[in-house]
Amino acid sequence: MELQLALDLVNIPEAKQVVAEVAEYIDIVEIGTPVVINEGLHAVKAIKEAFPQLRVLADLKVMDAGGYEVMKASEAGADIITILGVSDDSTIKGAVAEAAKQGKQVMVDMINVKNIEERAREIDAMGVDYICVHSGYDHQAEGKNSFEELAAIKRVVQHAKTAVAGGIKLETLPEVIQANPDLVIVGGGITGQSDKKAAASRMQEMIKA
Ligand SMILES: O=C(CO)[C@H](O)[C@H](O)COP(=O)(O)O
Repeated sequence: MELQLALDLVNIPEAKQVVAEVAEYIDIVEIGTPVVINEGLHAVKAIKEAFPQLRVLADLKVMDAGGYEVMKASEAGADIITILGVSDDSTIKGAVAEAAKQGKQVMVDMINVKNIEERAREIDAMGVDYICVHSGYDHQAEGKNSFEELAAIKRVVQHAKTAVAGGIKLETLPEVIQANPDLVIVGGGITGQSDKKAAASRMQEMIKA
C-alpha cells in the first residue's frame, strides 16, 4: 500500500515547502486540480524538478482529448495523469495509449460515477493503471465518503491498482487500510495539520505496517 499527498490549496513555493517537510513519508505527490488551474502545468514541472525521487501525479481530471492532455502533462514531467471515469470510453482509451507511448500512467477518478461496479469493470478492461474512488469536496461537505465504493470496485477490478481519496484523516485511516486499497490519497488530513511531518509519518507507519 502506498501514500499519495494531495496538494490543492497552495501555490508553487508553498507546495515545495510542504513536500520538503514530508517527502520521506510519501510515495507520490499530487498537484491538485486547483493548483493546475491557478498555476498551470508549471507546478508539475517545478515539483518534479525539485523532488525527482517522487512520482508526481497531475490531477487534471481530464474529460475530453485524453491523448493530448496526457501528452502535455507528460512533457511537464507528470508520472501519472487523472482522467474522469464519467468521460467517454474513447477519451480513456486515448489517454491509455498516449501514456503507454510516453512511459506514463493513467489514474481514472470515479468521482460522480453512479454505476460504480459496472463502470469499474469496463474501465479496468481498458488497461488503465489505477482506478480511484473519490468523494470530492462537495460530497465531503454533505458528510459522504467513498469507503463503500472502495469495497465495490475491489470486488470487480482485476488488473488496475485501486485507490481511494476524499477527506481521509488519521482517525478514518484504519477503516481505509482494512479495505486494502493499493494507494491511499490524503490532502487536508496532512496539509491541514500544524505538524504535517508528524501526520505524514504516522500515516506512512500505519500504511506500511
Ligand atoms: O481531488 C481532490 C478534490 O477534488 C483532492 O485532492 C482529494 O479529495 C484529496 O484531498 P482531501 O484529502 O483533502 O479530500
